[in-house]
Amino acid sequence: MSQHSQVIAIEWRQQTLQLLDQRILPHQQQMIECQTAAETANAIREMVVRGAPAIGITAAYGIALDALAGRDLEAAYKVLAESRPTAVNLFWALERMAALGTSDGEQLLAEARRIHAEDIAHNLAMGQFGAELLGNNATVYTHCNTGALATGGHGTALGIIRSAWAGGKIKHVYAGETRPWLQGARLTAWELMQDNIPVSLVCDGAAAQLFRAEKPEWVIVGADRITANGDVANKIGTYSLAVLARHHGMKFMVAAPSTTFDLSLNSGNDIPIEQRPMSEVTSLQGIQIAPQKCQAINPSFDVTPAELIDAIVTERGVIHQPSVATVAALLDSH
Ligand SMILES: CSC[C@H]1O[C@H](OP(=O)(O)O)[C@H](O)[C@@H]1O
Repeated sequence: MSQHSQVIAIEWRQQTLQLLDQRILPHQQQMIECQTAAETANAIREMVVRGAPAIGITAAYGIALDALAGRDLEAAYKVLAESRPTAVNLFWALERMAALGTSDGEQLLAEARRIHAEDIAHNLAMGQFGAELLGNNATVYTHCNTGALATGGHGTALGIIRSAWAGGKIKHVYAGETRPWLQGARLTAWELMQDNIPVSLVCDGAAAQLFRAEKPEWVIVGADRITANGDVANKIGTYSLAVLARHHGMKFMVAAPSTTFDLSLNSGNDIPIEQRPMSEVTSLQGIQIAPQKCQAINPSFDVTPAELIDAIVTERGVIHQPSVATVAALLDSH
């Protein structure tokens, strides 16, 4: 059973960057072509491509686009860094590209390809580490989308689910719809059905009742930024799932490559939380659902404190009971 999903969200083709337009999945599959860093930044901001690792990989290719065309790279770094504020993978990728200290397009393209390939390898490693934490015949709950669409391939939380499925350990997956952008309903359900993994879609508001009635073994989610003490920023709704899981005696797992850690921040209080347009809440795919001029708040992420997290799975291994000490022990040991 292949562990690699066939879904390809990011592709370098004929000196251009091709992105699967995630705004119109699952009913339309259409690639968007980016020829400049500015176009790439716009694609990230508009969520043509989304997902912390995928954003970093995409930004790296955006730098290569401008380098190959001989454009000013200072402007390229700036416009990409300003595209979305929360996923630290974006800034990690840009800093890694800049650290090459060159404007040579071929060298920068080669580095972007390495970042892409390494992410897939990291996801496969995480998949194995995470799958080992699951019991046999596990029922799990996941939130947002953390699959091949959110990464270079295979996925983080969804990569663990894929690897556990390949090992015959998954009985059923519950996927939270994840309002307002519906990454769960439109992307995770689609990816899992493509892989014939049994999935049931869950309204975000139904999670509590499901936890009380079914008590899934694990909640498994991704991350956009993890601070030195193990606090985790992830898609809005993650924090409430962590509180619910603890209340119902369920275990809570975060899957993220080491590139998602930001050790310069002491706690989740310091993580910049993206505020997105009100229209994403008051309308749905262009159809107004709230009264005209209705006000709304739309924080795109929330912060789950480390004490509510049982395990953070990385490509380097598992951080059990995350804290300053256990985060440092894992990250400093490699
Ligand atoms: C594999 S990390 C994916 C991470 O990114 C998502 O946010 P967005 O869809 O807004 O980019 C969400 O927080 C996922 O957990």
